[in-house]
Amino acid sequence: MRIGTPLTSGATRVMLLGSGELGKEVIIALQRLGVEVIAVDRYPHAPGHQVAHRWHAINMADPLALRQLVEQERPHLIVPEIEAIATDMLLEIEQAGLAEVIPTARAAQLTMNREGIRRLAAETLGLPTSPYAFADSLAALQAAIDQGIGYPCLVKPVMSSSGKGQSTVYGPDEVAAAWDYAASGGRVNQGRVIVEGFIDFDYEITQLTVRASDAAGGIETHFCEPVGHVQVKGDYVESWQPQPMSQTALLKAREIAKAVTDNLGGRGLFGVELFVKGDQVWFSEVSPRPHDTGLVTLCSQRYSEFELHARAILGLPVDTRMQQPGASAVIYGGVDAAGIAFDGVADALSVPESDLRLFGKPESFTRRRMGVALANGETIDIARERAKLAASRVAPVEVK
Ligand SMILES: Nc1ncnc2c1ncn2[C@@H]1O[C@H](COP(=O)(O)OP(=O)(O)OP(=O)(O)O)[C@@H](O)[C@H]1O
Ligand SMILES: NCC(=O)N[C@@H]1O[C@H](COP(=O)([O-])[O-])[C@@H](O)[C@H]1O
Ligand SMILES: [Mg+2]
Repeated sequence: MRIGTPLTSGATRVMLLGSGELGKEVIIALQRLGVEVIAVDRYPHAPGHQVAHRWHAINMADPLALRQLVEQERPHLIVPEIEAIATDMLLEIEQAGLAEVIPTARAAQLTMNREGIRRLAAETLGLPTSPYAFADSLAALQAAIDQGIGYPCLVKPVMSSSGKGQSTVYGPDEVAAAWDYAASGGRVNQGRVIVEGFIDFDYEITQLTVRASDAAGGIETHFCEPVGHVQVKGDYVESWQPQPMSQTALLKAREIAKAVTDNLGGRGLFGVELFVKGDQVWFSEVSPRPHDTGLVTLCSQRYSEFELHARAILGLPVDTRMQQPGASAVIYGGVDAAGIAFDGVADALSVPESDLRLFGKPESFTRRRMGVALANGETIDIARERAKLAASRVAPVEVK
Protein backbone atom coordinates (compact mmCIF):
# COMPACT_ATOMS: atom_id res chain seq x y z
CA MET A 1 0.00 0.00 0.00
CA ARG A 2 1.14 3.52 -0.82
CA ILE A 3 1.35 5.69 2.32
CA GLY A 4 0.59 9.40 2.09
CA THR A 5 1.51 12.32 4.32
CA PRO A 6 -0.64 12.65 7.45
CA LEU A 7 -2.95 15.66 7.57
CA THR A 8 -2.85 16.18 3.80
CA SER A 9 -5.43 15.09 1.25
CA GLY A 10 -3.24 12.10 0.34
CA ALA A 11 -3.02 10.78 3.91
CA THR A 12 -3.53 7.11 4.69
CA ARG A 13 -6.20 7.28 7.38
CA VAL A 14 -6.84 4.55 9.94
CA MET A 15 -9.62 4.67 12.54
CA LEU A 16 -9.29 2.64 15.75
CA LEU A 17 -12.60 1.62 17.33
CA GLY A 18 -11.47 1.21 20.91
CA SER A 19 -8.34 2.99 22.09
CA GLY A 20 -7.23 1.25 25.27
CA GLU A 21 -3.74 -0.02 26.05
CA LEU A 22 -3.68 -2.37 23.05
CA GLY A 23 -4.91 0.25 20.60
CA LYS A 24 -2.40 2.75 21.96
CA GLU A 25 0.48 0.49 20.89
CA VAL A 26 -1.09 -0.14 17.46
CA ILE A 27 -1.47 3.62 17.02
CA ILE A 28 2.17 4.25 17.94
CA ALA A 29 3.22 1.62 15.37
CA LEU A 30 1.00 3.25 12.70
CA GLN A 31 2.27 6.72 13.56
CA ARG A 32 5.83 5.51 13.01
CA LEU A 33 4.85 4.38 9.52
CA GLY A 34 3.44 7.82 8.72
CA VAL A 35 -0.24 6.92 8.96
CA GLU A 36 -2.89 9.43 10.00
CA VAL A 37 -4.71 7.93 12.99
CA ILE A 38 -8.15 8.69 14.38
CA ALA A 39 -8.71 7.15 17.83
CA VAL A 40 -12.23 6.42 19.05
CA ASP A 41 -13.36 5.19 22.46
CA ARG A 42 -16.33 5.49 24.79
CA TYR A 43 -14.69 8.04 27.09
CA PRO A 44 -12.31 11.01 26.60
CA HIS A 45 -8.55 10.75 27.09
CA ALA A 46 -8.43 6.99 26.59
CA PRO A 47 -4.82 5.72 26.24
CA GLY A 48 -4.93 5.73 22.42
CA HIS A 49 -6.55 9.17 22.29
CA GLN A 50 -3.35 10.53 23.76
CA VAL A 51 -1.14 9.45 20.84
CA ALA A 52 -3.46 9.88 17.81
CA HIS A 53 -3.88 12.75 15.33
CA ARG A 54 -7.51 13.18 16.34
CA TRP A 55 -9.80 11.55 18.87
CA HIS A 56 -13.50 11.09 19.46
CA ALA A 57 -15.57 9.78 22.37
CA ILE A 58 -18.80 8.15 21.14
CA ASN A 59 -20.96 5.15 21.94
CA MET A 60 -19.46 2.68 19.47
CA ALA A 61 -22.42 0.32 19.95
CA ASP A 62 -24.69 3.02 18.47
CA PRO A 63 -24.88 2.30 14.71
CA LEU A 64 -25.89 5.82 13.69
CA ALA A 65 -23.20 7.51 15.75
CA LEU A 66 -20.66 5.13 14.24
CA ARG A 67 -21.82 5.72 10.66
CA GLN A 68 -21.80 9.47 11.12
CA LEU A 69 -18.25 9.47 12.45
CA VAL A 70 -17.01 7.25 9.61
CA GLU A 71 -18.63 9.58 7.06
CA GLN A 72 -17.05 12.57 8.76
CA GLU A 73 -13.53 11.10 9.04
CA ARG A 74 -13.46 8.95 5.87
CA PRO A 75 -10.87 6.42 7.11
CA HIS A 76 -9.40 3.96 4.61
CA LEU A 77 -9.19 1.28 7.28
CA ILE A 78 -11.34 0.68 10.36
CA VAL A 79 -9.58 -1.31 13.10
CA PRO A 80 -11.84 -2.71 15.83
CA GLU A 81 -9.96 -2.84 19.14
CA ILE A 82 -12.80 -4.08 21.40
CA GLU A 83 -15.73 -6.44 20.86
CA ALA A 84 -18.67 -4.21 21.81
CA ILE A 85 -19.19 -2.34 18.54
CA ALA A 86 -22.24 -1.98 16.27
CA THR A 87 -20.93 -4.73 14.01
CA ASP A 88 -24.06 -4.73 11.79
CA MET A 89 -23.08 -1.20 10.85
CA LEU A 90 -19.51 -2.33 10.19
CA LEU A 91 -20.94 -4.81 7.68
CA GLU A 92 -22.96 -2.02 6.03
CA ILE A 93 -19.93 0.25 5.91
CA GLU A 94 -17.84 -2.51 4.36
CA GLN A 95 -20.54 -3.42 1.84
CA ALA A 96 -21.02 0.23 0.85
CA GLY A 97 -17.27 0.41 0.18
CA LEU A 98 -16.95 3.30 2.66
CA ALA A 99 -13.95 1.73 4.38
CA GLU A 100 -12.18 -1.61 4.78
CA VAL A 101 -12.85 -3.28 8.14
CA ILE A 102 -9.92 -5.18 9.73
CA PRO A 103 -9.70 -8.10 9.38
CA THR A 104 -13.28 -8.26 8.01
CA ALA A 105 -16.66 -7.02 9.29
CA ARG A 106 -17.79 -10.65 9.48
CA ALA A 107 -14.87 -11.53 11.77
CA ALA A 108 -15.73 -8.61 14.05
CA GLN A 109 -19.34 -9.73 14.12
CA LEU A 110 -18.63 -13.40 14.79
CA THR A 111 -16.15 -12.73 17.60
CA MET A 112 -18.14 -10.03 19.35
CA ASN A 113 -20.55 -12.68 20.55
CA ARG A 114 -19.25 -15.90 22.12
CA GLU A 115 -22.07 -17.79 20.42
CA GLY A 116 -20.96 -16.81 16.91
CA ILE A 117 -17.35 -17.85 17.25
CA ARG A 118 -18.06 -20.96 19.37
CA ARG A 119 -20.58 -22.35 16.90
CA LEU A 120 -18.25 -21.59 14.00
CA ALA A 121 -15.29 -23.33 15.68
CA ALA A 122 -17.09 -26.35 17.10
CA GLU A 123 -20.01 -26.92 14.72
CA THR A 124 -18.79 -25.59 11.35
CA LEU A 125 -15.07 -26.28 11.61
CA GLY A 126 -15.33 -29.32 13.91
CA LEU A 127 -12.54 -28.11 16.22
CA PRO A 128 -12.21 -29.50 19.76
CA THR A 129 -13.71 -27.14 22.39
CA SER A 130 -15.09 -27.50 25.90
CA PRO A 131 -18.68 -28.81 26.03
CA TYR A 132 -21.01 -25.79 25.95
CA ALA A 133 -24.61 -24.60 25.90
CA PHE A 134 -26.37 -21.23 25.77
CA ALA A 135 -29.08 -20.06 28.16
CA ASP A 136 -31.47 -17.10 28.34
CA SER A 137 -32.72 -17.64 31.88
CA LEU A 138 -31.62 -19.06 35.19
CA ALA A 139 -33.91 -22.06 34.64
CA ALA A 140 -32.40 -22.75 31.22
CA LEU A 141 -28.90 -22.42 32.66
CA GLN A 142 -29.68 -24.91 35.42
CA ALA A 143 -31.21 -27.30 32.88
CA ALA A 144 -28.13 -27.11 30.62
CA ILE A 145 -25.86 -27.94 33.55
CA ASP A 146 -28.11 -30.80 34.70
CA GLN A 147 -28.48 -32.22 31.20
CA GLY A 148 -24.79 -32.67 30.49
CA ILE A 149 -22.41 -29.79 31.14
CA GLY A 150 -22.07 -30.78 34.82
CA TYR A 151 -19.79 -29.29 37.50
CA PRO A 152 -17.45 -27.53 37.63
CA CYS A 153 -18.45 -25.25 34.77
CA LEU A 154 -17.93 -21.66 33.68
CA VAL A 155 -20.73 -19.17 33.14
CA LYS A 156 -19.97 -16.13 30.96
CA PRO A 157 -22.08 -13.39 29.37
CA VAL A 158 -22.15 -13.97 25.60
CA MET A 159 -20.76 -10.48 25.20
CA SER A 160 -17.94 -9.62 27.57
CA SER A 161 -14.18 -9.67 27.77
CA SER A 162 -11.33 -9.61 30.30
CA GLY A 163 -13.33 -12.00 32.51
CA LYS A 164 -16.13 -9.50 33.15
CA GLY A 165 -19.24 -11.28 34.44
CA GLN A 166 -17.49 -14.68 34.36
CA SER A 167 -17.62 -17.20 37.20
CA THR A 168 -16.71 -20.80 37.86
CA VAL A 169 -19.55 -22.82 39.35
CA TYR A 170 -18.73 -25.81 41.56
CA GLY A 171 -22.21 -26.88 42.62
CA PRO A 172 -25.98 -26.22 42.36
CA ASP A 173 -26.02 -23.60 45.14
CA GLU A 174 -23.72 -21.33 43.07
CA VAL A 175 -25.73 -21.25 39.84
CA ALA A 176 -28.05 -18.34 40.71
CA ALA A 177 -25.16 -16.11 41.78
CA ALA A 178 -23.32 -16.91 38.52
CA TRP A 179 -26.43 -16.02 36.50
CA ASP A 180 -26.82 -12.68 38.32
CA TYR A 181 -23.14 -11.86 38.00
CA ALA A 182 -23.18 -12.61 34.25
CA ALA A 183 -26.27 -10.44 33.76
CA SER A 184 -24.54 -7.50 35.46
CA GLY A 185 -21.05 -8.01 34.02
CA GLY A 186 -21.56 -8.13 30.25
CA ARG A 187 -20.31 -5.09 28.37
CA VAL A 188 -23.53 -5.07 26.41
CA ASN A 189 -26.15 -6.82 28.52
CA GLN A 190 -27.85 -9.41 26.37
CA GLY A 191 -29.35 -11.52 29.16
CA ARG A 192 -27.77 -14.55 27.51
CA VAL A 193 -24.91 -16.68 28.79
CA ILE A 194 -22.66 -19.47 27.62
CA VAL A 195 -22.01 -22.27 30.08
CA GLU A 196 -18.87 -24.28 29.42
CA GLY A 197 -17.59 -27.51 30.90
CA PHE A 198 -14.36 -26.95 32.84
CA ILE A 199 -11.22 -28.04 30.98
CA ASP A 200 -8.55 -29.25 33.39
CA PHE A 201 -5.65 -28.05 31.25
CA ASP A 202 -1.92 -28.25 32.06
CA TYR A 203 -1.39 -24.76 30.64
CA GLU A 204 -3.02 -22.30 28.26
CA ILE A 205 -1.52 -20.34 25.39
CA THR A 206 -2.23 -17.60 22.94
CA GLN A 207 -1.13 -18.55 19.45
CA LEU A 208 -0.54 -15.16 17.82
CA THR A 209 -1.24 -15.67 14.13
CA VAL A 210 -0.72 -13.15 11.35
CA ARG A 211 -2.44 -13.08 7.97
CA ALA A 212 -0.30 -10.82 5.81
CA SER A 213 0.08 -10.11 2.10
CA ASP A 214 2.72 -12.14 0.31
CA ALA A 215 4.86 -11.10 -2.64
CA ALA A 216 2.48 -12.79 -5.12
CA GLY A 217 -0.50 -10.74 -3.96
CA GLY A 218 -2.03 -13.53 -1.89
CA ILE A 219 -2.25 -14.00 1.87
CA GLU A 220 0.29 -15.94 3.89
CA THR A 221 -0.18 -17.12 7.50
CA HIS A 222 2.67 -16.55 9.97
CA PHE A 223 2.91 -17.84 13.54
CA CYS A 224 4.62 -16.30 16.56
CA GLU A 225 6.19 -18.46 19.26
CA PRO A 226 3.45 -19.55 21.69
CA VAL A 227 2.64 -17.16 24.54
CA GLY A 228 1.91 -18.84 27.90
CA HIS A 229 -0.21 -17.04 30.49
CA VAL A 230 -1.88 -17.13 33.88
CA GLN A 231 -5.42 -15.84 34.32
CA VAL A 232 -7.08 -14.86 37.59
CA LYS A 233 -10.85 -14.37 37.61
CA GLY A 234 -10.83 -14.63 33.82
CA ASP A 235 -8.34 -11.78 33.41
CA TYR A 236 -4.70 -12.18 32.43
CA VAL A 237 -2.16 -11.33 35.12
CA GLU A 238 1.07 -12.73 33.67
CA SER A 239 2.30 -13.87 30.27
CA TRP A 240 5.58 -15.11 28.80
CA GLN A 241 7.12 -16.18 25.52
CA PRO A 242 8.02 -18.87 24.54
CA GLN A 243 5.75 -21.41 26.24
CA PRO A 244 7.49 -24.82 25.98
CA MET A 245 5.20 -27.33 24.22
CA SER A 246 5.42 -30.83 22.82
CA GLN A 247 5.87 -30.88 19.05
CA THR A 248 2.50 -32.63 18.69
CA ALA A 249 0.67 -30.01 20.78
CA LEU A 250 2.37 -27.16 18.91
CA LEU A 251 1.38 -28.59 15.53
CA LYS A 252 -2.21 -29.09 16.68
CA ALA A 253 -2.34 -25.55 18.10
CA ARG A 254 -1.20 -24.14 14.77
CA GLU A 255 -3.59 -26.31 12.78
CA ILE A 256 -6.48 -24.99 14.87
CA ALA A 257 -5.23 -21.41 14.61
CA LYS A 258 -4.92 -21.75 10.82
CA ALA A 259 -8.41 -23.23 10.45
CA VAL A 260 -10.03 -20.44 12.47
CA THR A 261 -8.11 -17.55 10.97
CA ASP A 262 -8.53 -18.87 7.40
CA ASN A 263 -12.26 -18.87 7.97
CA LEU A 264 -12.32 -15.36 9.47
CA GLY A 265 -10.16 -14.08 6.61
CA GLY A 266 -8.80 -10.61 5.92
CA ARG A 267 -5.41 -9.21 6.97
CA GLY A 268 -4.10 -8.65 10.46
CA LEU A 269 -2.94 -10.33 13.66
CA PHE A 270 -5.18 -12.69 15.63
CA GLY A 271 -4.82 -14.07 19.18
CA VAL A 272 -6.00 -17.68 19.19
CA GLU A 273 -6.61 -18.86 22.78
CA LEU A 274 -6.01 -22.56 23.37
CA PHE A 275 -5.99 -24.96 26.33
CA VAL A 276 -3.34 -27.71 26.38
CA LYS A 277 -3.16 -30.97 28.32
CA GLY A 278 -0.35 -33.28 27.26
CA ASP A 279 -0.74 -33.56 23.51
CA GLN A 280 -4.42 -32.54 23.58
CA VAL A 281 -5.40 -29.03 22.46
CA TRP A 282 -8.78 -27.28 22.76
CA PHE A 283 -9.86 -24.08 21.04
CA SER A 284 -11.22 -21.50 23.51
CA GLU A 285 -11.72 -18.23 21.63
CA VAL A 286 -10.00 -15.82 19.24
CA SER A 287 -9.42 -12.08 19.08
CA PRO A 288 -9.22 -10.78 15.49
CA ARG A 289 -6.74 -8.18 16.80
CA PRO A 290 -3.75 -7.96 19.17
CA HIS A 291 -4.27 -9.83 22.43
CA ASP A 292 -3.62 -8.58 25.96
CA THR A 293 -1.37 -11.57 26.76
CA GLY A 294 0.67 -10.58 23.67
CA LEU A 295 1.87 -7.41 25.44
CA VAL A 296 4.93 -9.55 26.22
CA THR A 297 5.95 -9.30 22.55
CA LEU A 298 6.87 -5.64 23.21
CA CYS A 299 10.07 -7.04 24.73
CA SER A 300 10.43 -10.56 23.29
CA GLN A 301 10.01 -10.20 19.51
CA ARG A 302 11.80 -8.23 16.82
CA TYR A 303 8.39 -6.76 15.92
CA SER A 304 5.71 -6.66 18.62
CA GLU A 305 2.21 -7.98 17.95
CA PHE A 306 1.16 -4.34 17.56
CA GLU A 307 3.78 -3.62 14.90
CA LEU A 308 2.84 -6.87 13.16
CA HIS A 309 -0.83 -5.84 13.14
CA ALA A 310 0.06 -2.40 11.77
CA ARG A 311 2.18 -3.91 9.01
CA ALA A 312 -0.28 -6.64 8.10
CA ILE A 313 -3.29 -4.32 7.83
CA LEU A 314 -1.31 -1.98 5.59
CA GLY A 315 -0.40 -4.89 3.30
CA LEU A 316 3.27 -4.78 4.33
CA PRO A 317 5.59 -7.75 4.97
CA VAL A 318 5.85 -9.20 8.48
CA ASP A 319 8.53 -11.03 10.46
CA THR A 320 7.31 -12.93 13.52
CA ARG A 321 10.74 -13.82 14.89
CA MET A 322 11.20 -14.04 18.66
CA GLN A 323 14.45 -12.49 19.84
CA GLN A 324 14.72 -13.39 23.51
CA PRO A 325 12.56 -14.93 26.23
CA GLY A 326 10.33 -12.34 27.84
CA ALA A 327 7.51 -11.91 30.32
CA SER A 328 4.81 -9.42 31.27
CA ALA A 329 3.08 -8.81 34.60
CA VAL A 330 -0.05 -6.70 35.00
CA ILE A 331 -0.27 -3.60 37.22
CA TYR A 332 -3.80 -3.15 38.55
CA GLY A 333 -5.16 0.16 39.81
CA GLY A 334 -5.60 -1.04 43.37
CA VAL A 335 -7.63 2.11 44.14
CA ASP A 336 -10.86 3.65 42.86
CA ALA A 337 -9.87 7.20 41.94
CA ALA A 338 -9.38 9.58 39.02
CA GLY A 339 -6.00 11.02 38.07
CA ILE A 340 -3.89 8.66 40.16
CA ALA A 341 -0.08 8.68 40.37
CA PHE A 342 2.48 5.88 40.33
CA ASP A 343 5.16 5.62 42.98
CA GLY A 344 8.09 3.25 42.82
CA VAL A 345 8.75 3.61 39.09
CA ALA A 346 12.50 4.06 39.56
CA ASP A 347 12.67 0.99 41.80
CA ALA A 348 10.71 -1.00 39.25
CA LEU A 349 12.98 0.03 36.40
CA SER A 350 16.07 -0.87 38.41
CA VAL A 351 15.13 -4.53 37.91
CA PRO A 352 17.56 -5.83 35.23
CA GLU A 353 16.24 -5.87 31.64
CA SER A 354 12.86 -4.49 32.70
CA ASP A 355 10.53 -1.95 31.15
CA LEU A 356 7.11 -0.47 31.89
CA ARG A 357 4.03 0.69 30.09
CA LEU A 358 1.79 3.00 32.12
CA PHE A 359 -1.32 3.33 30.01
CA GLY A 360 -2.47 6.78 31.21
CA LYS A 361 -6.10 5.78 31.85
CA PRO A 362 -7.82 8.82 33.37
CA GLU A 363 -9.61 6.80 36.04
CA SER A 364 -8.42 3.89 38.15
CA PHE A 365 -10.49 1.04 39.56
CA THR A 366 -9.22 -1.60 41.95
CA ARG A 367 -9.22 -4.27 39.23
CA ARG A 368 -8.61 -2.05 36.22
CA ARG A 369 -5.42 -2.80 34.31
CA MET A 370 -3.44 0.45 34.49
CA GLY A 371 -0.01 -0.69 33.34
CA VAL A 372 2.23 -3.63 32.65
CA ALA A 373 5.80 -4.54 33.54
CA LEU A 374 7.96 -6.26 30.91
CA ALA A 375 11.25 -8.09 31.37
CA ASN A 376 13.71 -10.27 29.54
CA GLY A 377 15.98 -12.98 30.87
CA GLU A 378 17.96 -15.99 29.71
CA THR A 379 15.06 -18.24 30.65
CA ILE A 380 11.33 -17.65 30.95
CA ASP A 381 11.60 -18.29 34.69
CA ILE A 382 14.08 -15.44 35.11
CA ALA A 383 12.03 -13.16 32.84
CA ARG A 384 8.83 -13.95 34.80
CA GLU A 385 10.46 -13.28 38.17
CA ARG A 386 11.81 -9.96 36.91
CA ALA A 387 8.49 -8.85 35.39
CA LYS A 388 6.60 -9.74 38.59
CA LEU A 389 9.18 -7.97 40.74
CA ALA A 390 9.06 -4.82 38.60
CA ALA A 391 5.23 -4.83 38.62
CA SER A 392 5.14 -5.28 42.40
CA ARG A 393 7.33 -2.21 42.88
CA VAL A 394 4.91 0.11 41.08
CA ALA A 395 2.45 1.56 43.58
CA PRO A 396 -0.63 3.33 42.23
CA VAL A 397 -1.64 6.06 44.69
CA GLU A 398 -4.52 8.45 44.98
CA VAL A 399 -3.62 12.11 44.44
CA LYS A 400 -5.31 14.18 47.13
N1 LIG B 1 -14.02 -23.95 29.72
C1 LIG B 1 -13.01 -23.54 30.46
N2 LIG B 1 -12.29 -24.39 31.22
C2 LIG B 1 -11.27 -23.98 32.01
N3 LIG B 1 -10.90 -22.68 32.11
C3 LIG B 1 -11.56 -21.78 31.39
C4 LIG B 1 -12.66 -22.13 30.51
N4 LIG B 1 -13.12 -21.02 29.94
C5 LIG B 1 -12.37 -20.00 30.42
N5 LIG B 1 -11.43 -20.44 31.29
C6 LIG B 1 -10.42 -19.60 31.98
O1 LIG B 1 -10.88 -18.27 32.02
C7 LIG B 1 -10.06 -17.43 31.21
C8 LIG B 1 -10.88 -16.35 30.55
O2 LIG B 1 -11.88 -16.95 29.72
P1 LIG B 1 -12.28 -16.26 28.33
O3 LIG B 1 -11.07 -16.10 27.50
O4 LIG B 1 -13.40 -17.01 27.75
O5 LIG B 1 -12.78 -14.85 28.90
P2 LIG B 1 -12.73 -13.41 28.27
O6 LIG B 1 -13.61 -12.59 29.14
O7 LIG B 1 -13.03 -13.50 26.83
O8 LIG B 1 -11.27 -12.96 28.48
P3 LIG B 1 -10.33 -12.09 27.46
O9 LIG B 1 -11.18 -11.04 26.85
O10 LIG B 1 -9.30 -11.54 28.40
O11 LIG B 1 -9.76 -13.07 26.50
C9 LIG B 1 -9.38 -18.38 30.25
O12 LIG B 1 -8.19 -17.82 29.73
C10 LIG B 1 -9.14 -19.59 31.16
O13 LIG B 1 -8.06 -19.35 32.05
N1 LIG C 1 -9.04 -8.68 27.02
C1 LIG C 1 -9.36 -7.56 26.21
C2 LIG C 1 -8.43 -6.39 26.52
O1 LIG C 1 -7.46 -6.51 27.25
N2 LIG C 1 -8.73 -5.22 25.95
C3 LIG C 1 -8.01 -4.00 26.20
O2 LIG C 1 -8.54 -3.36 27.35
C4 LIG C 1 -9.10 -2.10 26.97
C5 LIG C 1 -10.27 -1.73 27.84
O3 LIG C 1 -9.80 -1.47 29.11
P1 LIG C 1 -10.74 -0.88 30.26
O4 LIG C 1 -11.79 -1.92 30.52
O5 LIG C 1 -9.80 -0.66 31.42
O6 LIG C 1 -11.33 0.41 29.71
C6 LIG C 1 -9.43 -2.23 25.52
O7 LIG C 1 -9.57 -0.99 24.88
C7 LIG C 1 -8.23 -3.04 25.04
O8 LIG C 1 -7.09 -2.23 24.86
MG1 LIG D 1 -10.00 -14.97 26.57
